[in-house]
Amino acid sequence: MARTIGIIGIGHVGVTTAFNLVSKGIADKLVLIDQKAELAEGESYDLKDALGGLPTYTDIVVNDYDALKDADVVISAVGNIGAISNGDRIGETKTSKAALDDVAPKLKASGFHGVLLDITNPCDAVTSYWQYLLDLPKSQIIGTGTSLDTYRMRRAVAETLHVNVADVRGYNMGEHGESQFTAWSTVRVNNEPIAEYAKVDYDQLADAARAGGWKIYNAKHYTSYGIATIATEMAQAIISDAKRIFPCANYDPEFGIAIGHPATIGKLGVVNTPELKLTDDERAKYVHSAGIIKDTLEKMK
Ligand SMILES: NC(=O)c1ccc[n+]([C@@H]2O[C@H](COP(=O)([O-])OP(=O)(O)OC[C@H]3O[C@@H](n4cnc5c(N)ncnc54)[C@H](O)[C@@H]3O)[C@@H](O)[C@H]2O)c1
Repeated sequence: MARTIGIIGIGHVGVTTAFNLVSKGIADKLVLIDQKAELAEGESYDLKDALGGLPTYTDIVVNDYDALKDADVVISAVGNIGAISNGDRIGETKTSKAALDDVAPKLKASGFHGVLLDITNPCDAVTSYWQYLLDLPKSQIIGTGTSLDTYRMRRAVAETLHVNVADVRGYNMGEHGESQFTAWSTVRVNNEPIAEYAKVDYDQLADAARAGGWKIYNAKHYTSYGIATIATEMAQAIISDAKRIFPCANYDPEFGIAIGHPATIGKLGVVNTPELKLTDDERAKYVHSAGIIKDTLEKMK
């Protein structure tokens, strides 16, 4: 069967993700949906122009919810990036809720039964709200969560220690927002625990990861390449049943919400969540994040 990915919300993030997916030939069929029908149509023509120079072919379909019925993955990039300008992703809560209240019934009616990957902010509360609205197992509804923050942490560590970013492992966890934290107990540099590898200023590095998005946002008023890359990696992991670990927003039964913590991702979403031995301080930060996400979710319900 054709590997099908849908993207709902073809703004900065949605279209960059679409271009990434088409360039890499990850899907046989890509369904683009936006309430601005003309925008989605225009972007589809631009993407179809690119097909002429690519070694792979993607069938691009526009504004057709029915085409999502057998989609392997639907990516939510709906939103209103202008609403975030108060310096906190929670500023988008009201507009994101309105978008989900509009989109979820249409997605349900399409018969969609694949994996929903949320990018829309505030990512953890919105992922939890998707879990509340859709009749799908919670394991099939995930968000990019702290995956992007993890990229940012790894970059900050790599630049400080003059190593390749690929040789920095470990995770940022909790809320994809101001209460996120770097779980330093998980971070390894050149395969050594960071504490043994070098002496670093942990707070400064964690702040660099947390502030990374705002640095970009303040300059161009949106972010796109980092998030589109992580969304593409996650979509590919799902579609190819890669069983790869991402620190994504996924359901934590202890708190009844989706929150950023490592999960193994495959064809049906979350396969399992590896056990982490967090320090007491890290655990307290995780619990703090969970409280913030829960409060935001309650405002959406
Ligand atoms: N999770 C992350 O790490 C991360 C990173 C970057 C951006 N984001 C989030 O991604 C979302 C998209 O960002 P952007 O810069 O592309 O925003 P944007 O404002 O450029 O685009 C959002 C698009 O969604 C569409 N939309 C809104 N409501 C809709 C509805 N009911 N049905 C169909 N389409 C609808 C809009 O028409 C618009 O084209 C935002 O919520 C943003 O905060 C998340």
